[in-house]
Amino acid sequence: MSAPRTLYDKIFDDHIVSRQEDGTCLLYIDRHLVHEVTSPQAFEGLRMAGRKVRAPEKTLAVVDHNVPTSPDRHQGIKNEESRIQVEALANNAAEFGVEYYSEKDVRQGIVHIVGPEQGFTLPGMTIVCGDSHTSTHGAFGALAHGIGTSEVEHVLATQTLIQKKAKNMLVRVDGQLPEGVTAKDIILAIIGEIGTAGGTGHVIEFAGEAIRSLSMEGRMTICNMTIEGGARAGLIAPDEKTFEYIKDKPRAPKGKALDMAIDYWKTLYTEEGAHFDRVVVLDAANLPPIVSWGSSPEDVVSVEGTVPNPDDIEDETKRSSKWRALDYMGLKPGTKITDIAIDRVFIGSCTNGRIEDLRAVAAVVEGRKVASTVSAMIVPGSGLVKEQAEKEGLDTIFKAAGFDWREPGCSMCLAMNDDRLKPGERCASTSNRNFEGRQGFKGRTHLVSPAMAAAAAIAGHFVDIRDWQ
Ligand SMILES: CC(C)[C@H](C(=O)O)[C@@H](O)C(=O)O
Ligand code: SF4
Repeated sequence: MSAPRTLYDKIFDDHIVSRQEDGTCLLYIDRHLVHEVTSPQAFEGLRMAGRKVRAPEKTLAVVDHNVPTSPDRHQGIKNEESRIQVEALANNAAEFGVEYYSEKDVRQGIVHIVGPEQGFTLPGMTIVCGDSHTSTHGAFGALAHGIGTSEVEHVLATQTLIQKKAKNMLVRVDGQLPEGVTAKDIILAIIGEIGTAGGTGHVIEFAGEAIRSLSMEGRMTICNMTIEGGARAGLIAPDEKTFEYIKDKPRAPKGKALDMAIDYWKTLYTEEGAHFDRVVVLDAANLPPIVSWGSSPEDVVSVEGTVPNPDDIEDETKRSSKWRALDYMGLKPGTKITDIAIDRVFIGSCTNGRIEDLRAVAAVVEGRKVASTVSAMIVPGSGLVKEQAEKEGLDTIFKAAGFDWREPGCSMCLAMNDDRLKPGERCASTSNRNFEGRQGFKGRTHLVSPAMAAAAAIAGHFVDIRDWQ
C-alpha cells in the first residue's frame, strides 16, 4: 500500500508530466489567468520566437491593476501609462486568440475574483497567474501558484511549469468564530503567529471546524493571504459548499459532466495519517478582531490592544525594523488601537472585494454617516459583484452613508492607478499588504476586516466591532 497522501501531494502527483532525478518536475497547468502588469514581455517573447499560445481556451485575460475606478473611465483612460498597459493586453489577447475582459465588460474585475466567478477555477486543477495572490484559488482545492513574467511566457508557450515539490504544512483552526470575527481576522492572526516567513518552502492546507464553517468568500480571503505568510500556495479541501458555489458558474461543467466532476472532486482531501512537515493549531473561539499596526502583515494586534513597544523585542535587527515601522506609521508604543484616528477607508481588493464583504459593510453602515474627517471608498472586486450589490440595494446604503461607490479594479490596494493615499494619510483597508508606500507614497495602511473598516469609517477611528450596535 502506498503512503497516505495530503491534498497537495494528490494534486501535484496528478499533474506531473515528467520528473528529473533531482526532483524537478514539469507540471501540467490547467488554467492560466493573465493580467496587464506581468504579461507584456511574455507575449513579446512569444512574438519574437514566433510561437503561439499553446492552449488559448485554458487562458483568460483581464485588466485590473491599472484601470481607473471612476465612473467616467468608459470614456477612455486618461493616465497614459495605464492606458498603454491596458491597450497592450487587449492587443495581445486579440493577436493570440485569448479570451479577454476589458474594463467595459461586466465580467471584468480583479483576476482572482473573476476566475472563481466564471467557474474558470475548479477543484483539483493547477492554476497559475503572474500574480502573487493567485493563492486565492486554493480555496477551491486547486493548486494555485503565483509565477513570474518569464514563467508566464513558459506557460503561454507550453501549458507547463517547472516546479519542485514544496513541503506540506497544516494550519488547523478549531472551534467556532465569535460574532464579529471573520476570515480576515483568522488569516491576520495566523500570519501574526507564524510570521511572514513562517510558510516558506511549504504549501499550507487550512483545515478545522472554523475553516469548514466559512463561506467560499471567507475561504478565498484565507487563501488569498497565504502568500503573506511566505507559503508557496494555500489549499482548502473542496466540499458541498464548494460544489454548490461552482455549479451554476458560466464555465463550470454542467449536467452529467458536473456529476462526474463532483465524483472526482470528492477524492480531493488529505488522507488519514498523511505526513505534514509542520502543523500549527489555532482556536477560533479565542480570536478577536485584528488590526495591523506596522508595515508588514505580521505586525498585528487585537483591536482591544495597544501599539506594541519594539524595545520588548530581543533580536536587535527585528527591534530596529519595528521601530522604523512605528516611525513610518506615525505611532507611539502604548497607544490604544481604538484611539487611532483614520483619514481614509478602502473597502475592496481580491482579499475582501466580494459580495459577502460588501453585505458585511452594508450591515454596519446602514442608516449612518461616514465621519466628517474621513473619506471612504468602496470598490467592488468585479463588475458582477457590483451588479449584484446594486441589485440588493447596497450601493444606495453606501452612497447615503457618504461612501464613494466605484467601478471594479485593484484600486487603492496598490498605487498603480489614480486611487492612492496622500503622504501621511492613514487608512483602514481591507486589502492584504501594508508595506511602505503600498497605497501611495508615505501612506499609512492598517489591515482590517470589512466590518472593522466600515465601523472605523463611521467612527473616524478604530472601534471594536463586537461593541457595535
Ligand atoms: C502587480 C502584481 C505583480 C502584484 C503581485 O504579484 O501580487 C500585485 O498584484 C500585488 O498585489 O502586489
Ligand atoms: S487587488 Fe491588490 S493584492 Fe489583489 S491582485 Fe490587485 S493589487 Fe494584487
